[in-house]
Amino acid sequence: MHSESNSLPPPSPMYRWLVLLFVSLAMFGNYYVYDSLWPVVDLMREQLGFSYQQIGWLSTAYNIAALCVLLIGGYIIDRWGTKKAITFFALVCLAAAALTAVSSRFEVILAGRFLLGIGAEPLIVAATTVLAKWFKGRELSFAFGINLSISRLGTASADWSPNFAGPLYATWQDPLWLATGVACVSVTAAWLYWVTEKRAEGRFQLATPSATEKLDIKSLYKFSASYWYIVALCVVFYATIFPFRSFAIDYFQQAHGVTREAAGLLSSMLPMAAIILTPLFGLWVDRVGRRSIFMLVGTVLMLPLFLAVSYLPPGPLVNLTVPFIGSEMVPLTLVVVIFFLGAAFSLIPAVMWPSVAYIVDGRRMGSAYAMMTMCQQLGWAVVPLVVGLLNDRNSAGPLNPAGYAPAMWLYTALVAVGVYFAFKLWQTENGPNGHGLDRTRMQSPAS
Ligand SMILES: C[C@H](NC(=O)[C@@H](N)CCCCN)C(=O)O
Repeated sequence: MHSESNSLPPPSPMYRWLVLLFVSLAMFGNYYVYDSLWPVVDLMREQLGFSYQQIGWLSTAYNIAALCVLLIGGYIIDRWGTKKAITFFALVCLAAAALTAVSSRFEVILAGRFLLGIGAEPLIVAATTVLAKWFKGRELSFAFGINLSISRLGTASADWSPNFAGPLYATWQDPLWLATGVACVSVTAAWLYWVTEKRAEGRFQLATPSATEKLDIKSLYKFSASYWYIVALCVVFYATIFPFRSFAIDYFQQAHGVTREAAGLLSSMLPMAAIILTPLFGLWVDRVGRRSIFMLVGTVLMLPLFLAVSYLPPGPLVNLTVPFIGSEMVPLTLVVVIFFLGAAFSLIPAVMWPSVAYIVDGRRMGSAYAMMTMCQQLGWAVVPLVVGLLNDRNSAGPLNPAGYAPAMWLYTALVAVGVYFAFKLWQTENGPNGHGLDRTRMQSPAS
């Protein structure tokens, strides 16, 4: 990063919001490509003969790649600067999307998902760095909230694609070519960000991010117990929610007999809730504190949901409408369960990620976030493989919906572990070694 002269004025609002828009659109494409695979799971099983374990590997390949690249991603971003890095990683995502769509061979699709992990996770880190550079000392939390909402719109759009791009769903391949098209939006947005920042250089004073996002192994032993409880909660939370999402559309179709369009609408309730609620929860928590209690409430809320979806009667069919996208009849129980899961999917990330900034010294924030993201990838890598194995071993399918129940028990067990870590965090924060995470009025995050 270059240091800027102090005599320059701060970036004008127009430049800042343009940068936020372009970086968020790059993230939109990134999240769309990642989530474009899940609506074609049933087609891959029918048309390509893939097992659930193979689907699990398509999820895990992304995490293995991310684990490898996160170690050097921060270095590349610092070395090249965010303009080049974001554009490069967006191009990698585009190549990954095309590779996933181009061949019906499992190994090629697997390579596509691996390449996506190489491009997507450092792109997310680079986007965070850009926001810190442009919004530090201003509306940084709000900018993060907007960025995450637009990213989740990418996830929701992938879930909606069976509705708005229904004819493409005759084959497994065409929806993935559509995702390749959306990846072009990412590349274009990255390039527009490059042009915008280039024009701003020399005119405005931009914050120089500290040596963020680099993993400094030596400093890790100094992190407090509260930090590790948050990391543990992060691991089990994402090891539950992301694998559940990966299999959800197929699960709703096979176990609950709904159409792919209805399953997509149901699944999209998770990111839709997050788009609206994440920034609102962020504002609320900033006002009232009680961060560890919110995390505990979020995990307790999740605890009964996976068993409810397996064992409660489906209830009457109700109309689920997403304006401009579609309208489908779906069982009431699924709507209620996914609504509460969406609330937890909004609440926990809105509180968990910013909490780290309150308990870790500013100089070690990059290492703290890098460590948390790497641990997140580990848990998230393992669970889809186990879920795939459980589904295959239990012959899960439309003729045997009970075969999906062991996976639901696994999610429930993971959430129970999450409740334990959230409780330990609450206990620690309310004891002599607390950092004031639950206090109403707090100092600003360590900087
Ligand atoms: C903020 C958080 N982001 C992540 O966890 C990323 N490391 C991976 C996101 C991948 C989704 N396509 C989140 O999304 O909650």
